[in-house]
Amino acid sequence: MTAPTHRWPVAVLGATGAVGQAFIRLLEGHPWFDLVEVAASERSAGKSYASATRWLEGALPSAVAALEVKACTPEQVKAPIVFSALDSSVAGEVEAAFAAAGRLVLSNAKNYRMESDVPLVIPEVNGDHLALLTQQRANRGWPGGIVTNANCAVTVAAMALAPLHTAFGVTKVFITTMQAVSGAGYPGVPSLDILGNVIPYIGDEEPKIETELVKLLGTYNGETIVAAPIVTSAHANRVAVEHGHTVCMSVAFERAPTPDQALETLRAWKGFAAVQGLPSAPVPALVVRDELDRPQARRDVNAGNGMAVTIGRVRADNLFDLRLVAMAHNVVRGAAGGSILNAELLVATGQLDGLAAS
Ligand SMILES: NC(=O)C1=CN([C@@H]2O[C@H](COP(=O)(O)OP(=O)(O)OC[C@H]3O[C@@H](n4cnc5c(N)ncnc54)[C@H](OP(=O)(O)O)[C@@H]3O)[C@@H](O)[C@H]2O)C=CC1
Ligand SMILES: N[C@@H](CC(=O)OP(=O)(O)O)C(=O)O
Repeated sequence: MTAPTHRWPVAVLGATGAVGQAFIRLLEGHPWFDLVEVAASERSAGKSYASATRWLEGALPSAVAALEVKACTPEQVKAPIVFSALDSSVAGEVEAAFAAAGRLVLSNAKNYRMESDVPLVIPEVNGDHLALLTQQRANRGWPGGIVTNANCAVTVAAMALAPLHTAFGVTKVFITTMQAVSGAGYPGVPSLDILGNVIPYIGDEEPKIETELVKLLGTYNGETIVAAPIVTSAHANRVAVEHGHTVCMSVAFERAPTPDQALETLRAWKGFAAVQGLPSAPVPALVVRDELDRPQARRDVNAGNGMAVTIGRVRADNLFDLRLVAMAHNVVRGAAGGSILNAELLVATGQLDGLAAS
């Protein structure tokens, strides 16, 4: 791991929302990045961040409270590294404008994730896919670029499956999610819809889980991503949990491991080597618990500062080969923290060196 020789100025687009606020919390005191600009919709632009935002958790950093919220244009926002927590209704156009203006956009929105020349990256799982940026710049003529992180529920599934796929070859996975209310942003799901309830539908979520998983676990062949040959089936549910998406999986393999072999593989996993030592990388990335009743969102959501995935209940399956449960913080690992780790990996591997000069 190479630490940068200078601190990078960064901006957050969509800074007033649930994910935007998580960026602000996680960037406070960051060793490599200085948060210098915040931006949101025209409703918020021109106000101080403190007055534009209903701050949700902990103390709002005083330096950020005083920042003026800018409009989301590259003319207004000058930082070379731009974290986007924009609503998907606007992310497509806005993120492209920043990439065309020479900025590196780290996006949480769904808009570009499945484009063939856009990296969809969980650093430990497929950090090598960042190399697609070179094709993206050539294809689109962008001096900057867009790197996306995955849907928050599939992030949990992909991190648990990655070591098992490498070792034993996953062929089928049946996934059921229980997704926290914070996944719907702020103010999100009305309390009278969710309290004491489970809602068996999250718009567009199941297709995203199914398609993003095979791109994440796919192989970069020097030109493109070859999707992993895995048959996927997902059921997505909203539950009355504040933070933490829980994912139950039944998995079939080319070479079926015993539960003990799977546990050993999960415990030993470190993931993509260049991630080790990065400021936001949790150690371990996967926390494997032996208790019969873990993981639990309430107890495990902040493992590894919200960046670790907690796994438990690894056991034989009646339908396929193995079943397990994984859980992680949807707003941290599944969104803002994942983006920050992507940015750290890009900086540490020299992939933003040209940007420094722009
Ligand atoms: N919450 C989660 O767990 C996850 C969310 N994501 C994705 O991250 C993104 C942000 O999600 P989340 O924070 O939950 O959503 P929120 O609804 O809480 O926040 C949306 C943000 O987008 C801004 N915005 C809305 N419309 C415009 C516009 N026309 N121009 C500029 N800015 C605009 C809002 O600004 P204003 O306050 O001014 O309206 C706000 O800052 C979404 O794309 C979401 O799908 C991805 C993974 C997980
Ligand atoms: N849909 C997710 C959060 C989210 O915004 O996902 P995506 O970025 O894939 O749209 C949830 O409701 O929990």
